[in-house]
Amino acid sequence: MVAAGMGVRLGAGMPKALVRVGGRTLVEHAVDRSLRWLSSLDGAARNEPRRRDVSKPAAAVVVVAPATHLAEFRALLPEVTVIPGGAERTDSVAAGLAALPREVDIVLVHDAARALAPPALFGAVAAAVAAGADAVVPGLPVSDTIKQIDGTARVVRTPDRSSLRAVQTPQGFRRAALQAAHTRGGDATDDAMLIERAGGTVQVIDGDPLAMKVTLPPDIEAAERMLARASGLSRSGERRRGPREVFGGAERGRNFVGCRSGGDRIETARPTLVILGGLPGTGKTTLARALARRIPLAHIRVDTIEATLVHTGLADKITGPEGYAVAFRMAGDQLALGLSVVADTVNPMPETRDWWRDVATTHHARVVEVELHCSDSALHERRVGERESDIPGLQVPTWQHVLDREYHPWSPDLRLDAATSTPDELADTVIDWMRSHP
Ligand SMILES: Nc1ccn([C@@H]2O[C@H](COP(=O)(O)OP(=O)(O)OP(=O)(O)O)[C@@H](O)[C@H]2O)c(=O)n1
Ligand SMILES: C[C@](O)(CO)[C@H](O)COP(=O)(O)O
Repeated sequence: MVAAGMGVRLGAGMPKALVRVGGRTLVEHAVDRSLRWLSSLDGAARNEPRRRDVSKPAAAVVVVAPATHLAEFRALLPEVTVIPGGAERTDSVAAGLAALPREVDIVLVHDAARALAPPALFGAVAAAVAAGADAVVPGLPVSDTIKQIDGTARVVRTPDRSSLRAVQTPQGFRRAALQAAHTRGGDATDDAMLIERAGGTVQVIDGDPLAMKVTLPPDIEAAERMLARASGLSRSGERRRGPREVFGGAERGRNFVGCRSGGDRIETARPTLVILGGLPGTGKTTLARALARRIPLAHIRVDTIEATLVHTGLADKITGPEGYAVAFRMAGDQLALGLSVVADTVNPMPETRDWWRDVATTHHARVVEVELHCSDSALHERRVGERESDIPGLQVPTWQHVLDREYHPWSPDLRLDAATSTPDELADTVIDWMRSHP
């Protein structure tokens, strides 16, 4: 998946693959669709090369990203390999080829810029290569009359339109043929050209309008519209149901994503609500921040809300769930935008846990409940004692306060021990859980 271009023509001031459509970056859309295709092959979406076995082919997704933004891409795409690209698209493809596992013998080269290319298109291209072609490209008939011109812009030829195809990606190849063509090298705007130049045969199959390339600013709007249509959304708000689809908020007309005058609602990818609870001093905020460094998450911290209410004089002291009530609304706003959230609260009672789950249900978000505890009470006490207020107005609790706090046992998805793992290790555990519970 080549994603190392800078998107000069789009002019977004960032690499094009990081531009968002429907709340997600282009590269996330593209990777998601490729993984969905792989998982449809044999239920194996994991990015693990397999041993040679006719029924279970080796499979891996390699994303080629700008060398300047590797950390950002890696944080967005924890489930695939991310490597640095080169100056030209062909350099990036060559880098990707070199990084593929040895067992892989059919290669699909895909532009992250064609982010909405559907999983079925990957399947059709791969099947045509598996059926014997050296190279396969998806293409659509052209609707304009195309002129070939000379250096003075004079028309030298008008090719028969019915024989023309505008080609897309993913383009599929026998690995050996593609590698040989790249070794010969030369300028090319797509990889099939390298095969043609080497005398190989390139087969065109039907392309898909969804595989349009985001190149210029209006293409973003077109992609937004296509995404909404492909998700089966209609003006009436009806939608085709799918496991990864989510539909705005619960309060009609208020929280839906991208509400327009005509009532259109734009679908976003299914967000996740990480409900992170535990007694004060167990390191919830540190873990929330470690998570947010790895994957895109809004961090909603009840301490910030409660301390601010007191600090600004809006409340004398916090006696009830007022901070939680604000946090639920804020989390709901993020989830409605398709953004994932880590809710950082003590979350002590069955009621608060139910309310958090309700927020997720309302916004059709995936939930992971995580409880952080500290099995070493001396260490816990020391951490509570050393804790300093990092929010204006925040009164850090004493150890006695922690011991006296009402806190009911619960059965979260993950119970993590802050005494035995670092925050980064804990964050990895949460991400692993999320990966294995798509
Ligand atoms: N050195 C490059 C140049 C392009 N690409 C990738 O090739 C695909 C098609 O390229 P294009 O649409 O031209 O993207 P950009 O090069 O980013 O666009 P521009 O030419 O406007 O800068 C994109 O997914 C792009 O990220 C790449 O991996 N490495
Ligand atoms: C590979 C490609 O998408 C096929 O149409 C196209 O040639 C890429 O061109 P770009 O100028 O690098 O966007």
